Amino acid sequence: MAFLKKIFSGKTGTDPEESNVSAEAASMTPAEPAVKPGMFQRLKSRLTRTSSTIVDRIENLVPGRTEIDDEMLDEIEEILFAADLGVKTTTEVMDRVRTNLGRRLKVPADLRPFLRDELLSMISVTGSGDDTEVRQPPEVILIIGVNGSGKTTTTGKLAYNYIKQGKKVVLAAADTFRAAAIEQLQMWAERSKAHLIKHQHGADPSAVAYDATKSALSREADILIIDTAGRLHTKSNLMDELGKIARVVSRDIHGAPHETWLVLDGTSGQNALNQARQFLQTVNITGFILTKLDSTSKGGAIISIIRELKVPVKYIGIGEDLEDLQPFDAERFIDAIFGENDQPSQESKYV
Ligand SMILES: Nc1nc2c(ncn2[C@@H]2O[C@H](COP(=O)(O)OP(=O)(O)OP(=O)(O)O)[C@@H](O)[C@H]2O)c(=O)[nH]1
Repeated sequence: MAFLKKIFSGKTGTDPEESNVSAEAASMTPAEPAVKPGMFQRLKSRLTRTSSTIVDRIENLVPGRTEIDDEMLDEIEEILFAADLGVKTTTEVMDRVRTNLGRRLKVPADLRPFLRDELLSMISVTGSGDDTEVRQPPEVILIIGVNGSGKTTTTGKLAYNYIKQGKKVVLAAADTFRAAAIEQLQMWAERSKAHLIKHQHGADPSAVAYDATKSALSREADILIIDTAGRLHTKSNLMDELGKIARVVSRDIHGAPHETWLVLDGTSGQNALNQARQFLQTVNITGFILTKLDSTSKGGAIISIIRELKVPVKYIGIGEDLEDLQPFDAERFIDAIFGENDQPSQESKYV
């Protein structure tokens, strides 16, 4: 507990919710493989910053030390905190570590496999990944989040993912607020070969949603994805706008929007958790998408998000290319961070 205690007493000068302990790790550049890797290798290579922050630092504790003493416990706590697991989840992991001292944890070398298993068990509790219920098409997915979290990019990548699965996709450019958002989505639609419905900049987003609904029905699309303007949960007019979009689509498509996915910027670490918590108070969110995990050492935040909010993480963004959105799979995620297997045990959707 000493590390967290120091933080709370202000000795490190660090705000626990906005930790920047990992700044040195954040400056590392992930290795770009020379050949296009399989999906798992791609995931692994993109999570190197988080992996360095947790696994490399744990490994560095081991040489020349024969026991897990109090000093080492403090160091472990600091490592977890630097990866942005947050106070609550870090404390919970540390409790598990202490409980297992002398049992599963006899020597420092036991730490890495122990932490791998414990972190995995903490995020395996909720159903996650691409487990969307099968419904009568078109399925309507509303994409929401704060400015710059990656909504438009994610919408484009999602379209690509679904089209690759043989689905017919319509995109609605309902972010009519940001000048470049429509053009940006148009570019993604062209790249992914999705059909785009757009109006002029400044148009009523629910009018775009209305036209997109009609288009999805007449084209017999499987999926309609609606990209919305960045908003804070505190901006009531923007929240009303979301409600209006939802009412418009539900008039013609029963139960729509079937999914409302909150896009969270993974580089904001624990702030993403706080943001998600606040959105959950006003919107019925059915899943999270965590973006930019390739450019952060704070990937541990995903563990506390799943642990504390009990809403599934549907996808993770690991880069800016079409293929850089992967269904979230707890085991693959932990394997990629801990580098346990060069090839994961079940190869279904990741290789
Ligand atoms: N490295 C990386 N960058 C990403 C990822 N996802 C999105 N980005 C980048 O993040 C920036 C913001 O993405 P947008 O998709 O424009 O974000 P937005 O939420 O639509 O933004 P607003 O419309 O302003 O609210 C862009 O430069 C994207 O290329 C990711 O997974 N990895």
